[in-house]
Amino acid sequence: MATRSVRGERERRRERKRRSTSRDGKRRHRSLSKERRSWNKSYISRSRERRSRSRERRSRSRDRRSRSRDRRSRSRDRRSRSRDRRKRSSEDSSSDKEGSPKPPVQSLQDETKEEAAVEKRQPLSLDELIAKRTAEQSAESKPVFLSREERAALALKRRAEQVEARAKARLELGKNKFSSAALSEQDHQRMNEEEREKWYRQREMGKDRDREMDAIKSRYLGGEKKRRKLRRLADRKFVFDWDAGDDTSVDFNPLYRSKHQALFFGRGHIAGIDIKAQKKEQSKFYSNLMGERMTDDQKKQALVRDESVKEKERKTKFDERHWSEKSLPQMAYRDWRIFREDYNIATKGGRIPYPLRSWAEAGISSDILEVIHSLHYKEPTPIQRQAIPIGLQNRDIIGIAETGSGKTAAFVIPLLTWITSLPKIVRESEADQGPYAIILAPTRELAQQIEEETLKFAAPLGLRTVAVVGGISREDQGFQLRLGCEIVIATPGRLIDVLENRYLVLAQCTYVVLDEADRMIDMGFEPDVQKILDYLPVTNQKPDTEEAEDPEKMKANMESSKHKYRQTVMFTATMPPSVERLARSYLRRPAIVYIGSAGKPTERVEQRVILLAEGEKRKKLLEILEEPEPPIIVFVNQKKGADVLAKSLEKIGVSQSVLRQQVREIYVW
Ligand SMILES: Nc1ncnc2c1ncn2[C@@H]1O[C@H](COP(=O)(O)OP(=O)(O)OP(=O)(O)O)[C@@H](O)[C@H]1O
Repeated sequence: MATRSVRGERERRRERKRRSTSRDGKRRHRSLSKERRSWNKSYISRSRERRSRSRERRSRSRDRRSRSRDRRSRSRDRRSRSRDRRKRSSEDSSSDKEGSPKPPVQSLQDETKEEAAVEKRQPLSLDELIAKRTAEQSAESKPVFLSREERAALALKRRAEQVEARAKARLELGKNKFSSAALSEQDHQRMNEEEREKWYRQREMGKDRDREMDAIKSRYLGGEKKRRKLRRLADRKFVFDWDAGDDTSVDFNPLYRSKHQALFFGRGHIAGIDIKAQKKEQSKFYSNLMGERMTDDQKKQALVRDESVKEKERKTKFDERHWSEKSLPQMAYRDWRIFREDYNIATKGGRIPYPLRSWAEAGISSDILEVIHSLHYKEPTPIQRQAIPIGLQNRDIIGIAETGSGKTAAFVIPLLTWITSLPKIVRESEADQGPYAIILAPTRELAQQIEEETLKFAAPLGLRTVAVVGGISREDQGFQLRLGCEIVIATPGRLIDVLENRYLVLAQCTYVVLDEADRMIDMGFEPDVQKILDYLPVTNQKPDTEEAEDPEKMKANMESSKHKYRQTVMFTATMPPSVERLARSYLRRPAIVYIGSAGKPTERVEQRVILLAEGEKRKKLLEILEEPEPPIIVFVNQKKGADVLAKSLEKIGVSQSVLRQQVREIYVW
């Protein structure tokens, strides 16, 4: 019964399989045409998979068979054991007669069951096996249809395998590359950007760590300091110099005793011997050689050539001789430049005439020249050299020069030249019209000094000067002015007073001098000066055009009549903006003459700079104070500082007085 049921079951399974195979076949057949193309592509891989699957199946059936074999052997064992048991029980029943022998019903039943199972698990017949094999082969040969899900799963599996393989390879590469010191070019190419960056970062970190370690070691363990290698002369392999006295040997060989002087042809020189001496030697050698080779004609030609060269040199030397060796017409532009440099004269503003080389070349009247000679003024001073020719052209001048440089003569000489050119009768008849010139000075002392200097020139020429300054009675001055004068020298305050009281008129004044203009403005005379200038007639003002710069036109105007253009001359030691402003408003196209340079300290003052610490200053000052003769002026930069210094000097017995101004403090001893 059991055998039948087993067979029935097997039949049913086979039937089911056949049916499912035929169904699959049909389905496969239907979809074959549709997916043939895609299958073709993956055909080889799938057939490979199929083959591997069949291989697996075969191995599984092999396993199954071996297991059934085992089972059979085990059942055989069991049967033999049950037989043994039965034998032993029969032996027991025969020996024990009291107990009735009971057949082992249970064991028998088991045996029959096992036999049925063995019968049931009998191997397939050869025909069946062949049929199964052919069915399997035919199934394998046909393309297998895979659903979309299956294909996706397969693709995913393949991708996962690929990724895993690549990761494994990268891991291997990473292990190798950090161990190798240098990477090959190929490796670099293979590494992607990220990896390379990571690698560099790690390498840098490694370097930093090494550096840090070195620093720590040197800090705490006293690392080795790299010493600069000094090159000592003693280290040299060969030292060539020795004392000649040390050499006691005698050269018997005449070759060494009378040594031959090596002579190199071309540019070769012997090291260690003065190159100039060598060159001299060489040129001598060559010239001798050439001289020996030259013919008589060549020698004559060479002589002529030498002579012409020497002549040229003589001519250039003559042309370039110093200006003092030249006459006026021989003076070239270059000479005038050198001349101005020699006297530290700088000029600005239009066509400025050449400076005076001597009084004789000044072009002034013989009367004035006589006066100059009588005063023993041998040479003009730099400001006179440049300002007099400009003044003689009737041009306005700004002169920047230090005190005591002879400014008075610089503006008086052109003025006297013009006044003396006017007829004496005219001068006397028009005396009530006022002076021809006014000279303004900031202080009474200065005005008197100028008067003194002017009188030196004016008195011999029969010209009258009057000083209008404070400290003298106004009436006396008025009386003198009424008598008539050509030149008035005044301080601004008193001149305004005299003008306002009608003691003086400026109807024919055409020459204005502002001496020490910077000081005048410093002392607050700017409004007074402007007021005085407003008293001057406007009719004789120069045009503010190019004409005022034109020397020819200005000179012609000066020589034409007594109603010449007004000429304004301003002298100053410095050129602050206030002076510039004044000059702009009252001067027309002035010629500017700098003697030295504006703002530069006077050459008669010696300046010394001593750099000291704050605490050493006082000690040094006391040392300095001992040297020069009093009075001494000490400038400090703060009022408070002046008081402190005054007290400390008083303590050590230095008599002093303190003068304080708004800006600076002055100590006078
Ligand atoms: N060419 C000269 N040769 C020799 N001495 C001269 C010459 N010119 C001027 N002096 C003399 O130099 C002195 C100073 O001259 P002057 O008073 O003209 O200078 P200054 O520049 O006007 O000085 P300050 O600014 O103090 O008025 C005078 O005694 C004068 O006689």
